Amino acid sequence: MKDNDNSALGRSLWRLVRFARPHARRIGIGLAANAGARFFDLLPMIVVGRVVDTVAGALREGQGLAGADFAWAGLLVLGTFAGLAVFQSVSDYTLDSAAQRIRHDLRVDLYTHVQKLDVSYFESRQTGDIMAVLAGDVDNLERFFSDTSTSIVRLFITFTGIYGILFWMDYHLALLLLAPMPIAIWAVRFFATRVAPQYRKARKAVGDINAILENNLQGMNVIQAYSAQDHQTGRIRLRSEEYRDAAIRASRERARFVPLLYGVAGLGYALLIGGGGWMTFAGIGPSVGDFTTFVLLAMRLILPLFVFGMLINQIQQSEASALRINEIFDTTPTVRDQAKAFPLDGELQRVEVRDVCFAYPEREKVLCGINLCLERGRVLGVVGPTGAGKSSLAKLMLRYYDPMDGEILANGRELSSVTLDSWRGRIGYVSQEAYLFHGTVSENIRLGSPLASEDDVMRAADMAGAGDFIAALPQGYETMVGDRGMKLSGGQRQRISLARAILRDPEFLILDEATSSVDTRTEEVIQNNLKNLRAERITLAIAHRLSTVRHCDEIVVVVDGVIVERGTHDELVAASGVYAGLWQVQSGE
Ligand SMILES: Nc1ncnc2c1ncn2[C@@H]1O[C@H](COP(=O)(O)OP(=O)(O)OP(=O)(O)O)[C@@H](O)[C@H]1O
Repeated sequence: MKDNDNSALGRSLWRLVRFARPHARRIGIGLAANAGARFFDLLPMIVVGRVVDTVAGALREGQGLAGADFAWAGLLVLGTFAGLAVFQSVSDYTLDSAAQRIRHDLRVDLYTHVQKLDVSYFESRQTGDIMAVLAGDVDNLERFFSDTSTSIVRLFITFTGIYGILFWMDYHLALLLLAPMPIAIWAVRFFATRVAPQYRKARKAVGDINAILENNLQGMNVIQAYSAQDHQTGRIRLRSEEYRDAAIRASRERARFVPLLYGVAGLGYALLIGGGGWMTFAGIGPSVGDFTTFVLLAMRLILPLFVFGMLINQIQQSEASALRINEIFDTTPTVRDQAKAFPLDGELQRVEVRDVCFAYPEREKVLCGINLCLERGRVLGVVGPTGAGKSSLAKLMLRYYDPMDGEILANGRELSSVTLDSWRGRIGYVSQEAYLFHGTVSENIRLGSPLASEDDVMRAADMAGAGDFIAALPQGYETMVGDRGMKLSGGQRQRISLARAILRDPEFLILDEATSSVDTRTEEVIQNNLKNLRAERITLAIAHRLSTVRHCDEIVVVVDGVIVERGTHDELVAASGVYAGLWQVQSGE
C-alpha cells in the first residue's frame, strides 16, 4: 500500500493487465477497427477544407461553379459516415466483449484464489469487506475495462490522428496548439496525486460499510431483541460519513482540475485562432480551406480533453479498486501444499498426534503436549470444559492450521508433506455450528458429493436421523432451507450437516458437537446408526454431553489445552477424576 501512496497513475491497474493478454487478438481487432473509425470520423473535416478552398479559389478568380462540382464532397462525406458506422460498431463490440471476458476471468480467478486462503484469513477479516472487493471492486474494474480503457484507446487514436493531420498540414499551427500541453500534463499529475488517496479512503469505507451491513443483516433479530437499532445506525452513519467526506474531497479536487483544463484548452485556441488567422491572412500560413480544416479538427480536441479529465478520474477510482484486488491476490495461504507434497495413498489406517502444541496467531497457547493415536475402526472421544481446546484440535486435524510444535502423522507420513486435497478429501467434518447454504436440503447434503444418487442421499439422511423430518417438510428433499438454513431448527440443521458428512463416506469422521442440539432420544438413535459406520473409518467425537462419547473406545479429557485423563468410560469413572466428576453431574448420580 505504502509505495502506492504517491503513485499518480495506475501501478496496481498495470498489474492486472495480465488478464487482458489472453484476449490480445480480440483487443487488437478492436483497436484496428477503432483506428479505422477515427479515420472516417475525421475525414469530413478535410473534405470541408477542400470545399472551402474550391469556393474561395472560384470567388478569387471569378469562376462559376455548378452543384455538380460539390457532389463529390457530399458523396464522400456520406461514404465516411457509412465507414464510421461499420468500424465503430465492430470496434465497440470487440472491445466490449473483450472487457466482459477479462472481468469474468478476473472474478473467477479472484474467487478461486480466495477459496485457497487460510481459514485464519476469514476469521480475522470481515466477510462484508471481502465481499466488497469480490463484488464492488471487480465491478469497478469491469467499468475500467469496458468503458475507461476503450475511451483511453479512442482518445489516444483521436489525439494522435488529429495531431498527425495537423502537423502534416502546418506544423507551425500544430505547435501553437501544443504549446499549453505541458501545463495540461502537470495539471493531470497534480490532480491524480491529490485525488488518489481520497478514492482509496472511499473504497476502504465501502468495505467497512459492507462489513457492518453484512454483520447486522445477519444479526437483525438480535439487534431488534436488544433495541440496539440507534447504536447500530450510528456505526453505519460514521462509516458512511467517512465515505461521503472522501468522495466530497475527491469532488473538490475534480472541481479544481476542470478549470485548469478549460484554461489549457482556451489558451491553445486563443493562440490558434489569433495567430493562425493572422498567418492565413498574411499569406505565411495555410490556405483558408486548410485553416478551416485546422480549426474544425482543433475543435474536436476539446471534447477529448474533457473526456481525458473524466478518464483520469475513472482511472484513479479503478486504481483504488485494483489495489484492494491485488492485496487479496498477494495474500498467500500459509497452509498449502509444499513443493514436494504428494497425495496420501492407501487406506487411512492411523492418525497420530505427537507432542503437538498450538497457538492462534498472536495468542497464547491453546494446546500443549498433545499425544493421540486414532486407528481405523476405533472411535476417540474428546471431552473437556468450554474453551479447553477441543475444537482447535479438530481444526489441526483438518489442517486449517499447522501445529507450532510437534507433528500430526497420517499412515506414518507427516500431514504437511501430504497434499491438502488428498487429505481433506478423506475427511467428513461436522462443525460445531452447522452451516447450511442457501439451496435445497438435497443440495446441502450433496455439498461434498455432488454426484451422489438420490437413494444415497436418503440413506445418509436416515443415518443422521434426519430422514423423517425431511420427509415431513413441504417439498421434502427439495425444500429450500433459507439463508444459512434459517428456516430449519438448530437440531435439524445439525442433522443435515451430519448427513452431508456421512454421504461422503469418509475415512476420517470428525464430529465436533455434532448432535449437541438434538434431544437425547434422537441422539441415541443417531449413535446407534453411527456404530454401524465405525468399522471402516477413524472417528473423532468431540462433546460436552458425556452420553455422546460414553461408548467410545478411548476418551481423552482436555483441560486448558492439556490432556489430563484418558481411558474408557468405565476406567475414567473408576478413576474418580475430572471425568468422573462431570459424569456425576450429568448423570445425576
Ligand atoms: N480463531 C481463533 N482465533 C483466536 N483464538 C481462538 C480462535 N478460536 C478459538 N480461540 C480460542 O482458543 C481457545 C480454545 O478454543 P476451542 O474452540 O478449541 O475450545 P473448545 O474446547 O472447543 O470450547 P467449546 O467447548 O466451548 O466449544 C479459546 O480460548 C478460544 O477463545
